[in-house]
Amino acid sequence: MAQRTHIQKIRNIGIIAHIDAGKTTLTERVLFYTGKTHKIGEVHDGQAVMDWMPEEQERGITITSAVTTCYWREHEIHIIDTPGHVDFTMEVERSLRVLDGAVGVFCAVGGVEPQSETVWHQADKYRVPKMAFVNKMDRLGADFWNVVDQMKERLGAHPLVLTLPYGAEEDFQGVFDVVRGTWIAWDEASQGMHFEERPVPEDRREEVARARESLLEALSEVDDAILERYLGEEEIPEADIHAAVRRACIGLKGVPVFCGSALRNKGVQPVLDGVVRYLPSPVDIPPVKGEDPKTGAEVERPPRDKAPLAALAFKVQMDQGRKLTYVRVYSGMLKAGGEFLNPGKGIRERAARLLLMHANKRERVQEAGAGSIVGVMGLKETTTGDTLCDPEHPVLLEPIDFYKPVISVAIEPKTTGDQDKVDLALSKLAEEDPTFHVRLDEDTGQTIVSGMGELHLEVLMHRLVREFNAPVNVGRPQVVYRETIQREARLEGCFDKEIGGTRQRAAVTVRVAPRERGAGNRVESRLPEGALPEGYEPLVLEVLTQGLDGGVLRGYPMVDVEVRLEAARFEEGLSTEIAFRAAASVALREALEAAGPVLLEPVMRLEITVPESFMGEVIGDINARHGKVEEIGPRGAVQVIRATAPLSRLFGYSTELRSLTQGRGTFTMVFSHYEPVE
Ligand SMILES: Nc1nc2c(ncn2[C@@H]2O[C@H](COP(=O)(O)OP(=O)(O)OP(=O)(O)O)[C@@H](O)[C@H]2O)c(=O)[nH]1
Repeated sequence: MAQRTHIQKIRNIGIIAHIDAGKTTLTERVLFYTGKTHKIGEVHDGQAVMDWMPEEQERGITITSAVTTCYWREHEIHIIDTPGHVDFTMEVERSLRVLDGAVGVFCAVGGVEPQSETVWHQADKYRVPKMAFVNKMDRLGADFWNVVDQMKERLGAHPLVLTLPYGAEEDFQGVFDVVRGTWIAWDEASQGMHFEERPVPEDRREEVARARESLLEALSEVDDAILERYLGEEEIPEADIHAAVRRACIGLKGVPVFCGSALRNKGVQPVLDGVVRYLPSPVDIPPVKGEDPKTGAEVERPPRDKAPLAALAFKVQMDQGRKLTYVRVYSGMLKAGGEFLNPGKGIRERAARLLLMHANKRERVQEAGAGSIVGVMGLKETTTGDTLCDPEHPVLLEPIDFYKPVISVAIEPKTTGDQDKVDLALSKLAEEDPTFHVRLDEDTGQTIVSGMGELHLEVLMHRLVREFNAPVNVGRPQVVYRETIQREARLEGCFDKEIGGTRQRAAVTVRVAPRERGAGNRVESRLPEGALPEGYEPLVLEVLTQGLDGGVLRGYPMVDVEVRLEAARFEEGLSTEIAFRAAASVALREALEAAGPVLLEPVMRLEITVPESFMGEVIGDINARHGKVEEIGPRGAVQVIRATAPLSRLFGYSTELRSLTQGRGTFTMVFSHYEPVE
């Protein structure tokens, strides 16, 4: 593309789905029809273009979010791949932060599964406009209207049905375009690349006319302009219907619904038309907000090339040994060779190259304007969640909300002598994934890795073998605890010693207090102006901040604690930096010990789907695991149990649930909150 695409013709979208709904297959078809790949890759023969990591091909699930650019009807579409497995919820969240619209894929047989619900609600949280594609209309048991009903019931969505299936299962013959009142038939020989519009067969006309009526009715409920004309029985032109669907979709009042079979190459192009017609461009969403790093005042950055640069790094990937950082440009222009500020880290960075990532090739571009998403080579220290901005107009965008790791295991190289190789590989993986942490346990000398769940760690350990040829032995998983305090305490810590023949003395008074659960830590100074010589106060605050990394009970990180530096005694000639560091550390430790420290453990939120006949066993088992059942309700033919339980009691739960329910139970599990250990 020689010329840059106009911002109103850019779409940043994600495809969100439950595992196996057909997200990869749909994406493959999209890339094929938009002309970017020449062969359709099948997920399970190891050819899929999006799922490029061997790990994903083996498991058949999509884990990382790669960005892929394609073009449809003069629009530039960036597809941000999102994972379907809840252990990777964090990947979904960070994708949701940078996309402007989403397509939810549902299986016409399985319908709205619990995991799709989780992701859909996450998208609601970020106010992302959505469309839906009901896939697998060719499968035995496919039921389009059932899925539409489930979207209302379970997702609280207001469906706007735009294509209807013509037939189902083996007899699925394409779709009816509800707005135009036509039948779209795909040509099989061209793998669905070609299609034609035909008249609706006589025996289906009434059904299509009824669907058009229902669409107008559904639009009238959310759009006054349509309501008036609908009640006045006016003929509403196609363009006006599309405009109303677009208003409803962007205003989060309606969800355009399409159907088809990605595998059978039917129904995909109308979805692409929908992306272009109904989903927002970067100018249709509210301007990004951030804060001025100096004053803390809230600032907005408009989606315009001429405004100062504001961009968010949302993903780091190692690419042939080099760092590739995916960046969403909200405002201004990112230029190849350009220098800009990373205000969070207080450093300058330079973009060596800008790349538009297509599924099977990359295209070097010289600039990326407001609204676009690019891969950047050459950023040294920028990590996921960092802002990049114009040094003259600094802004700090809200960082991505990371989940804290809740589970850890000790690992060691399988082959002695491989330690360096393993360490290097681990540090690369940790750089890509902010929820994967690596540390050395100083007492045992073991390497401890932590992450979001058993599967998360399992996948990363497989990658060690496949990508780095660095196999490891893995210990038993352990829960990552936290510590906090239950009451307030105020204490003076003193340091008074002779070091190398010189007397060193300082005293620091610290007050600690519990904060609300989930509020995080806060360290602040209440020292009067001039209480300490220049440079000492930041030093003391740094010691206090770092001191919270390891708690006083068992060395786990402290959370939800407020620390105030209230007083400091400085004596000329005696009070060195070392003395102040030591005094601050003593003061904090003693104050925390006096403030009733407790150990906290992660509690998970479970949603378990089981046939009625297994309810008794499953609930009994949850109780045995110290879990609390919060809600039970029917969903179609099965029962859904919502519960919470400590993670420490949930290891191996998937195996247990399978054996309790003869393989028929499924569940999702996400971190809920921390609770004091009983
Ligand atoms: N019958 C039928 N099968 C389909 C259709 N689309 C996808 N499939 C099959 O469903 C399975 C899952 O498809 P994927 O595209 O891998 O699904 P996904 O949602 O990407 O799954 P994850 O990558 O695991 O999240 C594969 O075996 C596909 O061949 C369809 O339209 N009809």
